[in-house]
Amino acid sequence: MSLVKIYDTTLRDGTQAEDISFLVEDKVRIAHKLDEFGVHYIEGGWPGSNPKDVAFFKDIKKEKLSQAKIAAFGSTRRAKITPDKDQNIITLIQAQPDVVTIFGKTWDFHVREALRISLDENLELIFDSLEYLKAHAPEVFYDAEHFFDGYKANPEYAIKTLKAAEEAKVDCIILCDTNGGTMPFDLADIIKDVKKHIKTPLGIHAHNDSECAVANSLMAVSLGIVQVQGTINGFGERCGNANLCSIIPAMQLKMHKESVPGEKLKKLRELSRYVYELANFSPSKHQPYVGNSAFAHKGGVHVSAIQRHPETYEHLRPELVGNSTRVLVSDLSGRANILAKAEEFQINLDSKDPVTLEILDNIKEMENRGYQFEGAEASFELLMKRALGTHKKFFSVIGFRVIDEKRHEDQKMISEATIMVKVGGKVEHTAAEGNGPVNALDNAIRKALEKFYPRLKEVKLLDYKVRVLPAGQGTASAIRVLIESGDKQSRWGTVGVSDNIIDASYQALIDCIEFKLHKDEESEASRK
Ligand SMILES: CC(=O)SCCNC(=O)CCNC(=O)[C@H](O)C(C)(C)COP(=O)(O)OP(=O)(O)OC[C@H]1O[C@@H](n2cnc3c(N)ncnc32)[C@H](O)[C@@H]1OP(=O)(O)O
Ligand SMILES: CC(=O)C(=O)O
Repeated sequence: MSLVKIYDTTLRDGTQAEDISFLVEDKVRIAHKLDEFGVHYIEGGWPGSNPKDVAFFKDIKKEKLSQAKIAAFGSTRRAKITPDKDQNIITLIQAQPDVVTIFGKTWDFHVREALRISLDENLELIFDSLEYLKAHAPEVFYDAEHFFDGYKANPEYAIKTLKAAEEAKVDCIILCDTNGGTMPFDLADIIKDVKKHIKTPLGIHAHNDSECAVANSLMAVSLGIVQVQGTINGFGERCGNANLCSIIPAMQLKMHKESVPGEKLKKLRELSRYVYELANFSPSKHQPYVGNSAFAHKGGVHVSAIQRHPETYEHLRPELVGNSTRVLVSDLSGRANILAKAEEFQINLDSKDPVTLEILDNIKEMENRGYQFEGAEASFELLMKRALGTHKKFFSVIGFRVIDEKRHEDQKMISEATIMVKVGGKVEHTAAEGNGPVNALDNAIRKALEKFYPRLKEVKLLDYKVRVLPAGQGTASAIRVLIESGDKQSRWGTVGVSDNIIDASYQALIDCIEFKLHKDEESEASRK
């Protein structure tokens, strides 16, 4: 296997994405995670840009990384001054990184319009900035900004800019598809030509504006490029950068190119989620390789086939990238989905058992009314238990009332709920307030039941989604409420549907509590 080095720019180009800003401490934590994963280079930021990036380079010096090199980013010098007087270049050296990477212009249009200098002067900027940095930094990379657009406009000049970098003896020249508009077939032709003129090792840095960043990076790798730049989860300016969470497994598992150590690939999903968490973003469900849906099967035909052989509908084993197969239950299910789910919940079912068909019919009928079990596996498990007669009634709700009130036009709305429950022979009547009617109802249900089941205090409501479903002819719209809850051990989803939002929320809340009580009782029984 030949080695392709991974240059991660999540902490620099990733932060150029709308809504992403990492604290210095977060940047240091992500750097550790990338280092553990086996990334070769971590671009920490642009020290000439802001004090936070200066602080990162200071702080990371105190940390012990196992193998990754830290890179600082900047640009070629300004026109009319020498590199030793250029503040941006001075700060790059002062940051004392293992690698300095600077970008320069390769597109004649940019030289004229953005820098407003002559084409020859730009060649001087590139050469003497890099030559100076080579004398002051252990390793120097050159990002040829807009290389593919520059080549398309003026190939001779674009190659001249690379030659200026080569003469300065840089360690790697990275061809950048900065505007992200290059197609993989054009990129391949251009790289083949570059290789005729340039002997310095080449890298690729692709943006995703035409959804080709991963394809372009892989194409470049297939043509012998030795460094791939990208970000975790594809974060980056505009539509993002090349997504390393797709590039790394594709290179290792499909192209047999080594990048990070093979055993680290199993940590890919964990790395992806870690970066989402620190970026304060919800993970993308449908992200290839690492997303929750990447190996989730919904169609009955698919589920039946993967149970016979997973490769029928999976392009690789999900465990290789730290993910797992999931079976979804919906109105597109067949018996195979129900049986797979039953197995997951350790419930014994047989495909010939009439209960299997009863559950299947029930689901299809309920989905027709607006229920959705894909995100509500806890409600589905309770449904199976009810059909099998293994459902335990821990409590019953005698009734509840929710009041929304505005006592004065200047005052905030007040929500209050009262509920009457029966546990064993005891009736409990409680009231609670909340910052909305559903919150008040949730508080009242728990307050009433916590007395009997203290472990309900551990349950947290993590997410609440309401969807108004399209009305049928002559009927009112139905409302679907999906609730995600969790305790210290796990998270679970429940669903409720009604033409009344409080009733839909009530159903989902009751399922949430019932699921927790079943779960705790079962885990206690298995410990005994
Ligand atoms: C393709 C990329 O992703 S490159 C990275 C882009 N990232 C960023 O821009 C984030 C960090 N940037 C910053 O903090 C600021 O833009 C700074 C500190 C770098 C510069 O700020 P300012 O001095 O106020 O300049 P401003 O941002 O308005 O304009 C950019 C300047 O850089 C110059 N410039 C742009 N590219 C280059 C280059 N390759 N070499 C030299 N100068 C360059 C422009 O000509 C312009 O200078 P001028 O206004 O003196 O003509
Ligand atoms: C260098 C860089 O970030 C780009 O060209 O996109």
